[in-house]
This record gives sequence, C-alpha cells and structure tokens, in this order.
Amino acid sequence: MCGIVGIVGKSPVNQALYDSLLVLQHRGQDAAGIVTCQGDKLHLRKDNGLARDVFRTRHMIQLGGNMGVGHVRYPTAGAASSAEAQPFYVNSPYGIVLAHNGNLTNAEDLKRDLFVEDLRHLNTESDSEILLNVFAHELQLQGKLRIDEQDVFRAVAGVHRRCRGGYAAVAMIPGFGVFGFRDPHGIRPLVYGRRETDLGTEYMIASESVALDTIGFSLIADVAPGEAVFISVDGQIHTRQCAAQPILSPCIFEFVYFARPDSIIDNISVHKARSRMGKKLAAKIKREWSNHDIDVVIPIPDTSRTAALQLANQLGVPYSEGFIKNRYIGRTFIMPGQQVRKKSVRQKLNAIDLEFRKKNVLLVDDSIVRGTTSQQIIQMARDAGAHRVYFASAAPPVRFPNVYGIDMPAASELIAHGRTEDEVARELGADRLIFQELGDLIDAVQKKGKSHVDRFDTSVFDGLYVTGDVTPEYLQALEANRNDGAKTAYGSFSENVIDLYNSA
Ligand SMILES: O=P(O)(O)OC[C@H]1O[C@H](OP(=O)(O)OP(=O)(O)O)[C@H](O)[C@@H]1O
Ligand SMILES: NC(=O)CC[C@H](N)C(=O)O
Ligand SMILES: [Mg+2]
Repeated sequence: MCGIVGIVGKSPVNQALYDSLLVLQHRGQDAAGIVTCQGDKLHLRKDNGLARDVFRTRHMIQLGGNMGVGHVRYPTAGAASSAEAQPFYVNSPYGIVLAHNGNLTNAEDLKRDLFVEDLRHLNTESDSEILLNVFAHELQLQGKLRIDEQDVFRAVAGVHRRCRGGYAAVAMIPGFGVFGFRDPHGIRPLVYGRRETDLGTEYMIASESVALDTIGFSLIADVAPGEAVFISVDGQIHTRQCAAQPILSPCIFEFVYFARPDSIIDNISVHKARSRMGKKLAAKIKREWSNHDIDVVIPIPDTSRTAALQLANQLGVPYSEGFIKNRYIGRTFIMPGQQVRKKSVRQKLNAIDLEFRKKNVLLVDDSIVRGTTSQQIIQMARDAGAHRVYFASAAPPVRFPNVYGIDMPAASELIAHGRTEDEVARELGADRLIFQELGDLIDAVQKKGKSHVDRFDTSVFDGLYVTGDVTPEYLQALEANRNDGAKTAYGSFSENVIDLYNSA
C-alpha cells in the first residue's frame, strides 16, 4: 500500500503536503517524496525512509510553490532502492509528475508496448513509472501545445483502456494543475476535499479522508471508480467519468487492516466497519462455542483494538489492554523482509503478566497473514502465565496472494495457505482459533447491505480477483520474483535517479 496526496493551494503547500504524509505514514514506511511546482519549475525531494527523516528544513525551504504532490511508499513492484521512491517525473509532454498507490497486473506487457510502440524509456523496475509513461503517451496523443482538462480526461481514459490492476494516482503538470484518478474498479481508495481560506478555495486529493481532516480540509467525495478529478492551478475543479464500465469493488483489506479507523472510504466509516467485525465475531463465538470459558479479551495493538472491544462487549467478558505497544515501532506487516518483521514484533509488543496469569485469554487480531505476529504473541501470552490461549481473527484466513497493491505475493508465505483452520491453530500454538466468516466480514463492511458498495475485492480470502485477468501463470511469476528471498536479492539494485534534481 502507499499513501498519495495532491494539493492546489493559495499559498505554499510544502508544509500541508508534509503534514499529510505524516498522517498517511501507516500506508507506507519505506520511502517518501514530495514534488512542488513554483511557476513553471518543479522541485523534488524523495528518498528511502519515514517522512520525518526524508524531509529536513533545507528540503522544505526548497519545496516552494502553491501546488504539489506527495507519496509514502510500501513497495509491491521493482526494487526498494531510493530511485523508485515516488513521485516519478517524465519530461515530455509538458513535464508530468505522478504518485501511485496500487499495482499493475499487466506491467510486463505495458513495458514492452511503451518501448516498442511508444518509444519511451523506463529507468526503473517500478510499475508506477510505467503508469506515468502510459499516461504521458496518451496525453501526447492529444497533440496540443496548450491542453485543457478534457485532454487530461481523455488521457486518463486511455490509461483505463491500457492498464490492468489496482491504481489510485495523483499527478501534476507544471503551470496547469493537479489531478487524481482511480481505476475502473476503485480497488484503492482516493478522496478529495476543499478548504476555504481568505485567499480563496484550496483543494486536496488524498488516499484517505484522515489526511483531509487533519490538514483542515473537508471531504467532498470519494473519487468514483474510473473517475478523474482535475484542479487547475487557479483553483477550478472539474470531474469526469473516464472508464467505459466502472464497477466499484474496493479492496476489503483496507477496512480490515490498512486504513486508519478515523477514515471514511467509499462512504463507509472504517471504525464502524471494524466494530461490526467484532460484533459478528462475537456472534460466531456465541453460536459455535456457547459454553466458552474466556476470562478476558486482549487485543493485539494497534489495528485490532476496535474489533476486540466490541467483541468483548458483545460477549460480556472483560476487555484488557494486556499488550503494550512501543510507540516508536511502526507497522510490522509492511516492513521489508521476514527477519525484520519477526524481530520487530517482539520490540513492538510486550505483555503485562498479571493480565494473563492463570487466565483463559482470548487474543484478538484484525488478521493473520504470515502468522509472524500471532505465533510470537501466543508464546508471549503463555510465557506471561496464561492458562489457555485462544485466538480470534476479525478477518477470514488469508490464503491467496494480493496483486493490487498489498505486498503478499507468495501463497507459500501465508500461514493459512493449504492449511485447514485446525492446522493453522496447531501451527500457531493456539488452544482454539476462531476466524471470521467471509460473508460476515462483507456484511460488516457493507453496513448489512445499507452501503452503496455492492461488492468488494476479497481475493486474499477467496482467490477471486475482481479484474478477472489474473492467471495462474501471473501468480507463479509473481511468487518467483517477489518472494522474500527474491526481494532480498533486489536490495543491491541501482540507486541512480534519472529524474529532477533531488537534493541530498
Ligand atoms: O500475520 P502477520 O503476517 O503477522 O500479519 C498480521 C499482523 O500484522 C499487522 O500488524 P502491524 O504490526 O503491521 O500493524 P498494527 O500496529 O496497525 O496492528 C496486523 O494488524 C496483524 O497484527
Ligand atoms: N503499495 C503500493 O501502492 C506500491 C506502489 C508501487 N507499485 C510501488 O511498488 O512503488
Ligand atoms: Mg497488528
């Protein structure tokens, strides 16, 4: 996952972009970047690291101008080198910068087409550079010296015709404007909002509404699947549907884990969705285990808290924060490499023994993916003196790779792949393991049918990919190229940036 943002303001936007990247940091911890536009000049700063480490005062001073775009990265393609930090820049036509959240599933075909037919050079292995160049080519086809927003919309329509997979993007053309678009399935989230100032109205496009809230913008709407939103440099906003057959099918894993609970995605409160997940899970426990002997419900911070609290309330069992999270350690699931993930769980979480001693504890997590967290946490609960250790997951078992922007490329790395629920319980060392049913998860997110979202991408749970074009061969190649071992080998990939001037 990545976090993206674009702002057209009435005064310098560097601080607002930086602040919004801090708020979107949970979507990507590996690299961060900002490009601003001042007159007809673009200023870039990007590097590997957290937003707070990438941008020093000297960079902020250079990031002048009233419009810009920003990105925090969690890689799903290419290398982890800083050359693949975003935004990406292409010189022709007009100069375009783009920040992308998602993953293209036909990247290899596009790469070939860009080279052989569109005569374009790609300097990295990133699919986001591909997306930018496809857009650039489609815009160039308009053949104009001076473009208007309709040309941008036509180019986005061209992107939709050529690109497959998940993509939400924000982009900028110097002296012209900032725009955002979402793939025809709306797999990755994207919202836009406005803020009134004495100097006039400012607009912002961002991955999650929480970024708008904290910067003082109010939400206008989600970018619809296939839609593009264009904000001109002088603050005029235009929207247009650019896809032939848009079908909203957002990624359900955003609601399970990725998004912040204080965000609203496709008109659904993530917080409420997680509360309902807790309720559903409690109902399942009451149904299938009415004589349970759970003494206390303990969440695994952070993300599971919302569901765990509701689960405890519904069961009428005490809720206790038995694990304390080190506030200086980030999200372990999106860390690069199994070794660092494993080590970070122990650095991140520690048990308060007296909450466990001689008790039957129900540990609750939002999801079990590789099992890195749950395996260690169950052991920690035992070491803390728990009598029995039960485990509940607010999501069903994750059994299939994700191909739309979450870095779960290898089925063999998923603990529930090819295992029954009992086998997973044994593998994790739990006395009993309860998974959410997929139907219940969908109900919980869909507000029991009250939401306008009719379907979700649930591929990590059922192996059904909404774009309908994910073949076993594609999955095989993905697993071979991006399993943990293969990614470690990428580490040495070139750091060379052929880009805008990027001050160190
Ligand atoms: O089975 P695994 O492969 O361990 O993945 C699942 C775990 O990873 C995530 O936590 P993370 O530490 O990333 O973030 P959080 O603080 O938001 O819960 C998620 O909330 C689960 O706890
Ligand atoms: N997680 C994402 O959205 C990743 C974006 C892009 N595919 C990259 O690897 O940089
Ligand atoms: Mg967690």
